[in-house]
Amino acid sequence: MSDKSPQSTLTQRRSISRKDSELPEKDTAADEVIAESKGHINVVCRFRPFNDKEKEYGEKTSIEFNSDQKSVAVIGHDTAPLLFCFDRVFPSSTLQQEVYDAAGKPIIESVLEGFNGTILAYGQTSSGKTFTMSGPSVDDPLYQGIIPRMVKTIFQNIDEASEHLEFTVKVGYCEIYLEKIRDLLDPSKKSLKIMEDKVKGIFIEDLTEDYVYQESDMYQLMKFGTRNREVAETQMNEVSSRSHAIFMITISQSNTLDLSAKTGKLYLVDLAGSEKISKTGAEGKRLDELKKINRSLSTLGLVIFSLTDGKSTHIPYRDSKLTRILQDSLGGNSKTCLILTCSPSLYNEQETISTLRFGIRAKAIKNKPKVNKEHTVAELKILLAKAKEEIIKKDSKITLLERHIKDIGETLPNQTEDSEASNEFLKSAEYQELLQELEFERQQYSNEIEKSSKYKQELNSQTIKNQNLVKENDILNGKLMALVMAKQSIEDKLRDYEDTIQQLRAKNEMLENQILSFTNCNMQLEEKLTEKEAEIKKLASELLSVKEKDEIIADLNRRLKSQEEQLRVKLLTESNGRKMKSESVLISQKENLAAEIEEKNETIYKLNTEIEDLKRILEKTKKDHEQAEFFVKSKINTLERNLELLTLMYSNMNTQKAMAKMENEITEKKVKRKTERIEQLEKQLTKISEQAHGYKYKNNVLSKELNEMKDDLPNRAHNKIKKMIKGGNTRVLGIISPYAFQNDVIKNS
Ligand SMILES: Nc1ncnc2c1ncn2[C@@H]1O[C@H](COP(=O)(O)OP(=O)(O)OP(=O)(O)O)[C@@H](O)[C@H]1O
Repeated sequence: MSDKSPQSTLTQRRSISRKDSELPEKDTAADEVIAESKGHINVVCRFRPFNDKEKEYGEKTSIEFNSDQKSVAVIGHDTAPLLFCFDRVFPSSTLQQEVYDAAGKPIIESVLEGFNGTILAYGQTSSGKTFTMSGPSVDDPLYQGIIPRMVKTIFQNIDEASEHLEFTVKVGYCEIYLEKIRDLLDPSKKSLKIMEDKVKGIFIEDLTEDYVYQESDMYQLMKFGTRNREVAETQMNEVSSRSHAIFMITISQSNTLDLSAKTGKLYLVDLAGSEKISKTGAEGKRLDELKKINRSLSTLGLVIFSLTDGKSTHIPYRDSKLTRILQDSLGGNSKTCLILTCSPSLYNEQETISTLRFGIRAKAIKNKPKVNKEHTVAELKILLAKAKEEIIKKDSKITLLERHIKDIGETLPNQTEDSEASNEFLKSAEYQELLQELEFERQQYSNEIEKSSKYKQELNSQTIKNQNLVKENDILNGKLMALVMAKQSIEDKLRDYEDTIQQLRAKNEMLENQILSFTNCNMQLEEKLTEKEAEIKKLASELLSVKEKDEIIADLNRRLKSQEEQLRVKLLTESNGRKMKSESVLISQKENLAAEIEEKNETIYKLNTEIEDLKRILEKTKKDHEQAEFFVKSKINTLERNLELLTLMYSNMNTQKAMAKMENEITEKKVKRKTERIEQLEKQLTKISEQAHGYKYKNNVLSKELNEMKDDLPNRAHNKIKKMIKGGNTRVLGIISPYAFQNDVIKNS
């Protein structure tokens, strides 16, 4: 592949004849450049560099470029060489900027003048259509494609435009996938319809169109829409577009001085790649896609053929969605540029030839572009006023001339000539057109008046509703205040209850502690009581032993007495016999016995005193015991009383606590109910406020619209909320998105 000078061109090397070239007869001259003014489609051709696969194939090519930058030859090995001439041919090394300057810039400049414009990228898959139209990245200034560069130009031009020009810029983005139109800015819209009307021409019904006022908005929309595009990996391209993508920009401008308005519509079309089924090996869904793509592309070819063969009376625009949308771009009201994208590789030679042939056909299409200028009512009024002024001037001139003719004694020419002339004027197409236009405007004006009276009525009813809502709002506000206060007092009460509960809890704790200490005390007393009881038991047993001793003493006494008796008896008996003899023994025995008795008596006395002592001790112990018992009993009684009291207090407290808890629960429930009610009322209030805002806004919009309608009827055509972007580098916020308004309402409310 090489760029050559005209001298060394293909005609010399391979003697390419006109016959060899693929140009239709009337356009075969190599130097023929299709003049844009003639309305022909501008056709340019771009070759991309070899890709990795093609490099593997050995970078073989059959393409030769001419240095005139307008022709390219395919030097076939088996066939005769073919020469193709276009408005411009871009070799592989061409920068994005150069493509834009030649193919994109003239179109966008025309759109800014009020023409419709179209750029179509056509070529086999992976030939560089998306690269050319969008570029690998919209943000990369070096590799940006045509669309982002056009966006930049639009806003630059608006900045540089005079201050009396006001612009609005609208963007839509859709794709045609499997013969269905899908909205790429609102993917939920999957099958849109194509409509046609006298004013709008051909358009896609219900397609999302967003107003934008700076480049970044447009880039964001591009990125958002591109993410929603149907792409797939093919054998030729890792990210192949399986749909035709159409990016639409509508630029409207109005002149605040002469009140004129014009609108330019731009279609930027990245077609799906044409592919040979045999080369792709596609199956299933991919095969369906391919068939549909090829069918719509062949309909495009057919439309182009019918437009250029000079014989066809019917152009099959309606045979595919693509050709229907592009009806104006192909043979209609549009300045159109077709960009053919090609691979330089010998491997793709057949596809390249077919693409170039397609371009040659398309070159012959003739369009009828015109500025889409709208006559505003004000403009027509100015024209009418000017015409009336002219008539008055002419009338006074006629009167003067008539008077002069009369003065010089001449007769006045026959009036019929004049009236014939005026009749002729009245019959003239210009006058009829003006009349039609006036009639159309009058019709629109009366429609608008009708609409405006409807709006007025709506406005009035909305104002009344609004007032009612404001009143309702006030009442609700009052109720809300009362509820807030009630809530406050309930909360105060609740706090009091909580304090009381807290106090009761503290008291309860104290009483529980007291009960605990009393219980301890009680236990100690019980222990003491047990000890005392043990002591008493001991004393009682001791007392029992004293009694036993008494019995022993008594027994001893008894035995002593019986012994005395026995002794006396013995003594008496022995006195008779041995009275003398034993008198001394008896005396000693008596003395011994007396001593023994004395001793015994002493012991008895001792025992008796001991018994007495023991009795006293016992008595004392008994008394002590009784006292202790009494003390313990009274203590137990007191404790029992205390315990009873405490139990009573405790149960009272528990009841109080339960009651407080119940009351608390009731209060909490009440508070909850109140809070819910408050929330409900607050929600209602918010809703009412939102409604009030909405009504207020609607009110404002309606009043504004009413005023605008009166002053500027044609500008009412747009159905979205918008703000003009002023020319002259003074543009401010352009368009308020309806979503932004909603957000504002939400925020304000
Ligand atoms: N002029 C170029 N310079 C450098 N790389 C290019 C050029 N044209 C295309 N490419 C590269 O070739 C590959 C295919 O390009 P692209 O996706 O634009 O093709 P396509 O025609 O849109 O394909 P399809 O029809 O399958 O969507 C991409 O990787 C792209 O970066």
